[in-house]
Amino acid sequence: MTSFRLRTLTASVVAAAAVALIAIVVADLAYFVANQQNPQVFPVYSEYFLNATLLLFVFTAVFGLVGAFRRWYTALIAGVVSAVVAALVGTGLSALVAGIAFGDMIAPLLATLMGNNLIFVLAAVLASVLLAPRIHSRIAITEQQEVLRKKYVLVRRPAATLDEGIVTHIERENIDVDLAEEQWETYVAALTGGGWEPIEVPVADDLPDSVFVEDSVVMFGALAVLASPGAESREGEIASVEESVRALGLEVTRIEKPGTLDGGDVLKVGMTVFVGKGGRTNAEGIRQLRKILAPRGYSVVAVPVTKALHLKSTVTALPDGTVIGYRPLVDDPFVYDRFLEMPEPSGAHVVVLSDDTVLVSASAPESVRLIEGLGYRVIAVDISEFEKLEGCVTCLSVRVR
Ligand SMILES: CN(C)C(=N)NCCC[C@H](N)C(=O)O
Repeated sequence: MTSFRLRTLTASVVAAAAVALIAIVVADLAYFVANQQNPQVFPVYSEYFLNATLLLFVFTAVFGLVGAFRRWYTALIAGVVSAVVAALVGTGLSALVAGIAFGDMIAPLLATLMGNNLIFVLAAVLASVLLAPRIHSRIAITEQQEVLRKKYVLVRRPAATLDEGIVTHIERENIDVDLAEEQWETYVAALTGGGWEPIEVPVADDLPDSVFVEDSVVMFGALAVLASPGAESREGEIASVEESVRALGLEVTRIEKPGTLDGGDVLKVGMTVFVGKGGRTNAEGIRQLRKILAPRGYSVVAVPVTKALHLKSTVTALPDGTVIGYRPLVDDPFVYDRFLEMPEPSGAHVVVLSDDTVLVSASAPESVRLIEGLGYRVIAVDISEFEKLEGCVTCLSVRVR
């Protein structure tokens, strides 16, 4: 079990224990007060509520594990279901043990929801809505910080069928698959050297473009948004990427059809998310992404992409937020606050390794010099075989950040 899953389990167990404890204590206290503060009610009612309390603990923990405490309304549903079922089953079990026939107990059992079990159920529901989400998110936030601190980067080894990958805007050229494999190793080593820990999504030889893992998922902190590929032949790439991000303990959501969105069309600059609308990403995909991100404080800005495959084929951003691009491929440079023109097409692509270091393609020597001149450390890698398939340095990885 990963430390993230262990933490989710801990969060759910702690939240469930708090809900169960509050329910039984409040119910006991209510009977204590109702019986002229007679302390003898404590053992009697504690025994009465024991089964229900244990069941409430288990149900609440299970709801916590499936993420019910992330939204107030799912917490409410979890609270009502757990409390009512726990109260009915718990009281019913005690009645069965006392020798009451099942048929005879149904009506009286239901009546307990408005009688003996009422305070227990109300206390459990209130604790599930008001307290459990707070406890859960306190622990979950620590989990998110941990996943971000680790600096994971997703990568996917090139498929044996790489040379069958899609080509749209350039002439098809022969691909040396062995050389591609070597270049990929060097690229991953550069990420590792830059302080990122690679997580390998299993290789998929039947999916020629799967090495371009950037297109399958977009990361917003510890939230992974699974893409909805604009190219049919790439749809099979998502399932195993989903498994990998889930294994990291990330929160996962997805863009659904008829929406399409490729990760290569998404450029984050601070809290602004530029999304390219073009051959692979449609308006519905952008609308869904906006809906996912708005509550998290991001603003999604749609920009046209008509001259290249993806938005990030045309522009990326330096660590200081300056958007860099190769002007002939950029539809409208004025949508960006600061735009800097690069002398070569592949010079428009950087992977930010840290505040002062970027990874760039070796096919853009003039751009490398230009970026170095801005005070950045530049690591250049040869990715010629991937460039023949309209790939670039960003396409080969997804940083969890
Ligand atoms: C920023 N870019 C360009 C990407 N993220 N992806 C490149 C995918 C290339 C692949 N042959 C295709 O056509 O899908």
